[in-house]
Amino acid sequence: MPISRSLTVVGCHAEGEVGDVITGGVLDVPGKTMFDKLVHFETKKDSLRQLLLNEPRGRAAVNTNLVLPPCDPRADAGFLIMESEEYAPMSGSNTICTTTVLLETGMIPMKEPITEVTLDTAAGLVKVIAECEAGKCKSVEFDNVPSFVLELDFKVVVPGIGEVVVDIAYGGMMYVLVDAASLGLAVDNQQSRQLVEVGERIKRATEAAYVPIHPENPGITGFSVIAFTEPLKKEDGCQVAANAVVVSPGRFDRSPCGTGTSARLAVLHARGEIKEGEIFKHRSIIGTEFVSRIRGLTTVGKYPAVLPTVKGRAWITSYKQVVLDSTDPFPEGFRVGDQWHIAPN
Ligand SMILES: O=C(O)[C@H]1NCC[C@@H]1O
Repeated sequence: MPISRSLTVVGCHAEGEVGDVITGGVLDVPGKTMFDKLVHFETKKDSLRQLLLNEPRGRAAVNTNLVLPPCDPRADAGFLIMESEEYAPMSGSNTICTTTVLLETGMIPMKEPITEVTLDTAAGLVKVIAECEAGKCKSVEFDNVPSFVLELDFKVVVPGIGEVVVDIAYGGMMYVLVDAASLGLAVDNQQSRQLVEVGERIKRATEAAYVPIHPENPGITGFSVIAFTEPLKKEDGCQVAANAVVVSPGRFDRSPCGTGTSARLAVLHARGEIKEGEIFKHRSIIGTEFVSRIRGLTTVGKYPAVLPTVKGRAWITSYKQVVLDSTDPFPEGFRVGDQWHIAPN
């Protein structure tokens, strides 16, 4: 078979969300920062993301992480996050998957009971604490980047729906957050189709009305995710809520979503609904959970910001050698509307 590409990929999921990890077969690229490397892949080597995430090798609910040498000398490794529609600057489930794979394959030596790792991401340095036992990375807790609110109670007119009130916040990705009940919906698998359809429409209408720009990196802009939220409840002394994050081009995050959790913490803190240090258990559409808290406060440009810490678990699911036969008619894969939400032109 005339193979033109061969990639070593470790299959992994974090609380249900797939975050495969490329551990071999891709050379480093120039860049002073991981964001520079993100731009390099986005503009010059995006065929790699297409090959792995589009069918037949990928599917809509798959992310893939590329391990690269870090740019910051304080980091143990760098990684880029490939999602269906973008390279995410930062991602919770993908950080948990990448840490788990780095430790369980020995790319970074595992220390028991605690391994401390520093990862270089396109959003900046992320410190991670992994609980490890008998060769298993039992949990990963990461200190996410500063997260902040851009707008509270922003009104947007959505065609076919009317006026919708949303919050806009950054948690490592730019989020539109909307209360599910305000649309007559709930975080419920039975309502998946409506949540995805309505979510994509609200996200597109918000995009047309508001351009979010990160004050320290104007390259971080635009929306690719919308979070349907539910009100906080108290459970065993902790704040608890469910959420459903619709990831472009239109499917749920199967995990509670680490960047979405961080954006929600910024909104809750801005509304005085959660205090620094208070535990917030965030649950996904499939019932899995991230445990989070605000570990400190800061500012980002003109915005007050929180420092979120999020904890979750991941499991390796496979060891794959992904190849491309040079005669394959789909070197960048393909998408079909029955599995991919193909937005109207
Ligand atoms: O946990 C997260 O932050 C990620 N999960 C998929 C979409 C986000 O990048």
